[in-house]
Amino acid sequence: MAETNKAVVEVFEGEDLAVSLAKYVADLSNKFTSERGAFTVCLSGGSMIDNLRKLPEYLDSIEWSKWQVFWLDERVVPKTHEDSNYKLALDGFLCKVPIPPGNVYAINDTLSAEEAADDYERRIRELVDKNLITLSPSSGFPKFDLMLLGMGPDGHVASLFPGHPLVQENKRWVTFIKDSPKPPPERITFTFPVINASAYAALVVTGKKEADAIHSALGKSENPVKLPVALVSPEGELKWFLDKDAASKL
Ligand SMILES: O=C1O[C@H](COP(=O)(O)O)[C@@H](O)[C@H](O)[C@H]1O
Repeated sequence: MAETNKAVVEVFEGEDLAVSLAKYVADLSNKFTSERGAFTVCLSGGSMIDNLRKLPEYLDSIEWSKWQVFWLDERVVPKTHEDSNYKLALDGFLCKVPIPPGNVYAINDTLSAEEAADDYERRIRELVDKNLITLSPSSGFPKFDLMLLGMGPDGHVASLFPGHPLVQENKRWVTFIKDSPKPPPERITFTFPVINASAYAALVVTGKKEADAIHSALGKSENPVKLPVALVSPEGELKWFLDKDAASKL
């Protein structure tokens, strides 16, 4: 296990990554549900959901009714569409655990990308007013308990892509993209100030195709390029869960 500034980097073999990630999430769930009676968790799409496969083994020890589930990013497609991050999470994780449906905040899939981003931000503001989500005292952005982030081979996180102006967005909580380099083109996404206001963030990265971006973010590069993944810097703790392939160039 290695430590950077505020970050812990751990490299796993085989099933150990999924086992360790499940324990990490379960421990944080117990901490937040006992401390404040709620646990606000933000999911990514992609390989993250498969990496959560061991979490349902905590069926009886997690207070699932206290979970409040959000998405770091979502594709602007119907909830039943193969590209929907909601559908991926529902089929791969949410259908296996008893989180009340009213605590699962999917985007409104009847709206345009602009409208869906506005609507998601408005709903989060309502939950701030109800004290279900707190605000970061230092930045004023919503402070979720846990962000579960994946990373694409190009170093994108959520729907914040390298070189795209959205990476710099510093006013909105939720914004939209209509020219995503990875299909589908229309998405909504949390902005970096929201990601970085979080109390805990896990960056879960697996696979050989991700090794260059991981090297760029965590290795000793002579010409460091700041990929979006390298901008993840939560107020709280950041933990990297890497498999051997993703870490192979470190
Ligand atoms: O498009 C997306 O990609 C990233 C990374 O996905 P992965 O399959 O390479 O793990 C994901 O984190 C994001 O939520 C998703 O919309």
